[in-house]
Amino acid sequence: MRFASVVWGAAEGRRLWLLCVLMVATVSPVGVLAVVNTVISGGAGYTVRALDVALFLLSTLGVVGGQLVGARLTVDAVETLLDGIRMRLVGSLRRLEYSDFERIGGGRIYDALTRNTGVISEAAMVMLPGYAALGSLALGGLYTLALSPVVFFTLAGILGASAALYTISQRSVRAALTEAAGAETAFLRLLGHVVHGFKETRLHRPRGDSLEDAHLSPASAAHRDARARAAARINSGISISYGFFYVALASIAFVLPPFVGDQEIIGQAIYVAIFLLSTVEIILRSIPLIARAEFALDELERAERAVEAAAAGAETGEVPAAFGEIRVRAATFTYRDAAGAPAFSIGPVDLTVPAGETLFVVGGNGSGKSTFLKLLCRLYPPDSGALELDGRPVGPAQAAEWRGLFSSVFTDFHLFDRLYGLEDRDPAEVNALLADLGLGRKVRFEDGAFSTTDLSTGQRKRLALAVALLERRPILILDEVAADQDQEFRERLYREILPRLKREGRTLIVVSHDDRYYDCADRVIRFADGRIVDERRLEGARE
Ligand SMILES: Nc1ncnc2c1ncn2[C@@H]1O[C@H](COP(=O)(O)OP(=O)(O)OP(=O)(O)O)[C@@H](O)[C@H]1O
Repeated sequence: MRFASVVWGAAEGRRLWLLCVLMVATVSPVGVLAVVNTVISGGAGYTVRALDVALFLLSTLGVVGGQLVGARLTVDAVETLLDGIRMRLVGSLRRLEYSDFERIGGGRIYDALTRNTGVISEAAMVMLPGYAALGSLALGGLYTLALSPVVFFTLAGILGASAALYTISQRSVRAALTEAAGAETAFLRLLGHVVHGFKETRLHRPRGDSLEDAHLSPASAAHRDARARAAARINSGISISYGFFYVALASIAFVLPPFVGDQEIIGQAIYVAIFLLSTVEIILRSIPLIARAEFALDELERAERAVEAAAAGAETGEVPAAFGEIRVRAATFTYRDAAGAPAFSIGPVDLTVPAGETLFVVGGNGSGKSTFLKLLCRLYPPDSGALELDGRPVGPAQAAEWRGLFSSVFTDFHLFDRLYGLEDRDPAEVNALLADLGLGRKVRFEDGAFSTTDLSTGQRKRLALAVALLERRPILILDEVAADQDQEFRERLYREILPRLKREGRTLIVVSHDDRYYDCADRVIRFADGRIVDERRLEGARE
């Protein structure tokens, strides 16, 4: 019923149509039944009337039309519902703090969307025929009552017992579906290793064999068994109901004749029972799909709730055209594991960066440089302490304004194929910048998109740098951008490009392991164990 009420909710504006089609789809099969039974009961001498033919044709039209229009209406309603869920999820997702996004897991949201929407769409096709069949079953029951109360009460008793047993058998279905979903997630995680670790397994056969034989194969088998168990539980209910139906047929044919006393009525009752069997079959076939869809709806709603609960309110705020200084005051941030236990911590960090400064951030692997930069641009909100813009504390309400100061190329940057949000950039300017960064012969900017993003690691970083520069924001964060560059470009980056950006007034915050270029900075701060342990002022960037 939950799926039906959700679809009903989504069918706003078309509910009257839905009701009309449901009525037509419910009544029409009973119309066919009535006409055929009239002809049967007329015996050998019965002359088929024009009214019989007209009623039969009308009812058939109702059955076929009800199916077609009903499916269209429910599919439209369900797809509108899914569109709403998808866009709400994306909207909430975009309001998450980055730390919450990492905690919830982008992969989980992606999985929830891709896995469940298909199941829900599939159920939309069978929902209206299922409910119409339920209505036809009830009308068929009334028809039986008119035919013979004895047959009616026998059928009602047997079908009632069948429905009760079916309900009991389906109680464990939800648990089986949950188990199957868990097994699927475990399998998909391992499949991710096969896909993303293709090079590594192709080069190192024992690794691939171990992954396949010791992990993937058992996970696939567990997935297979869990799905088979869920299907078996669903099917056991269907089989029980079929069994009961044949008991009903046998009762009418072999047990009831002495009680009814009219073999003609028994013949009609058998025909009615076979008709009812066809409606029960439609109901039984639609129930598992609707049960799966309700389960999928629950999963989607859980994902939506998790994201919505963590999502911040809508952020507004104008990006300031200029600023004097940004300050980090006694700020701390701690990564937490899935159970909420603290892992690596940053801070307390105190740092003031005046506009126009070139600041190098250095330190060993895992010392916290990247984490600090994410804290600095407030991708991670500080657990304690504060961020200040020209002496003004930056709270959640000013977060968008603060983040609007920064462009970045992080080590785990994502390369977009288009200049999303920068559609007004002059293509000539973009292509000139690509040429300046040594990408002129490899990538063209045409029709608002880059001609390719299939690039080497160093080239991908240069393209990410180009996009960051096109954002024209006052502060540029570069996290080991020089790391994968050839010596010639590295030299240009430190000696020519960074100084040029500084002259243009940009504030540059650069993570670097290139100690021979530290003299390009105004100041170098060193991180160890999440804290600033050393600070050196230099004479500033030179060309
Ligand atoms: N998303 C995360 N969740 C939990 N812990 C993390 C996460 N990202 C980084 N860490 C941990 O935080 C610590 C600091 O990592 P960070 O990336 O800031 O170091 P880094 O100084 O930039 O290192 P590198 O020079 O190797 O890039 C590491 O111990 C790392 O394991």
